Amino acid sequence: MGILNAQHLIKVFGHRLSLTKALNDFSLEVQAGEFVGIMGPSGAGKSTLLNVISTIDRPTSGMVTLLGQDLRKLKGKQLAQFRREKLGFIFQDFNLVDALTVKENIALPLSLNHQPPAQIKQRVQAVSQILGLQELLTYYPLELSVGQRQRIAAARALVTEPAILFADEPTGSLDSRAATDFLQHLQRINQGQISDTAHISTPTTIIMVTHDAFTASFCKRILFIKDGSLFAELIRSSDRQTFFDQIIDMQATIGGGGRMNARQARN
Ligand SMILES: Nc1ncnc2c1ncn2[C@@H]1O[C@H](COP(=O)(O)OP(=O)(O)OP(=O)(O)O)[C@@H](O)[C@H]1O
Repeated sequence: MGILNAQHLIKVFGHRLSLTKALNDFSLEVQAGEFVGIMGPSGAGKSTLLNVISTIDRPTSGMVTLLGQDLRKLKGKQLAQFRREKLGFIFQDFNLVDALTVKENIALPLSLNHQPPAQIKQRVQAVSQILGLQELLTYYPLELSVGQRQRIAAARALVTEPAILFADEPTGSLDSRAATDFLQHLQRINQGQISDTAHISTPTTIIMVTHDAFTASFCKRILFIKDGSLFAELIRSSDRQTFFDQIIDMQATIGGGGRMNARQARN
C-alpha cells in the first residue's frame, strides 16, 4: 500500500437548496518518494482534494489512509498531533510570523512541540542549509524577497522532517526566477538531495496543487481534475520541457489555462 490511499472521495459543500459537489468519487494512491501535481481548471476541486487528503478537511464520504493511518479514526488532539509531527504544509501566502526572525520562524513547529534546544538548533541548521538560508537567519521576513520568504516557509514545513509535504499554489506569489529557484529546491528535497554531492537522509514525498504548467513540470506525475473527478493523468518520462508541452496540451484539452508560455518556461 502507498503512503497515501484515498478511495471514493465525495465532498459536498452548502445546504439543501444550493449544493456544490467539489469532489465526485475521486480515488488516488501515492507511493513514498513521489512528486505529484494536482491540476485542473478553476473550481475543479484541487484545493478541496488537497485539504481532504491532508487532514485539513473531512470528506462527506469516502476514506483516506495516510501513512497507514485511517484518518476517520483521528480526532481532536490526536489529529493535531499527527498533523504536526508527520505532515508539512506550504501555502501561497507563506503564513510567516513577521515579528519573529527567520531562525525563529523556522524553529516554530519544534518550539511549540517543546523539543530540546540542541535538537532545534541542529534541525534549523540542517534545513537552512538545504534551502540556502544560512545567511538570512537573523533577518525578519519583511526584510527579504518573496522568493526568500517562500523558502523560509518551506524550511519551517520541513524542520519537523515530515514524511509528506503538501503544497497549495506554492509559486503563486513568485516571479518566474524565484519560482524556478524554489522548485529546484523542492525537487532536491523530493530526491533527498541537498546539492549535487550531499544527501539528506530520506526523500520527502510531495503533493502539490498548481494551475501553472511551468510549476507542474517539476513533478513526476500529474493528476488532472475536472468537476471533482479524475480527468487524466500524465507521467513524466523524459525531459522537463517535453513534460511542460504535454501539460500545456492537456490544459487545452481540459479547458482552463496556464499562466506562462513555453518561452518563459525555457528561461
Ligand atoms: N468552503 C466552501 N463552501 C462552499 N463551497 C466551496 C467551499 N470550498 C470550495 N467550494 C466550492 O467547491 C468547488 C471546488 O473548489 P476548490 O477551491 O477546491 O477548487 P480549485 O480547483 O482549487 O479552484 P481554484 O483553482 O480557483 O483555487 C468550487 O465550486 C468552490 O466554489
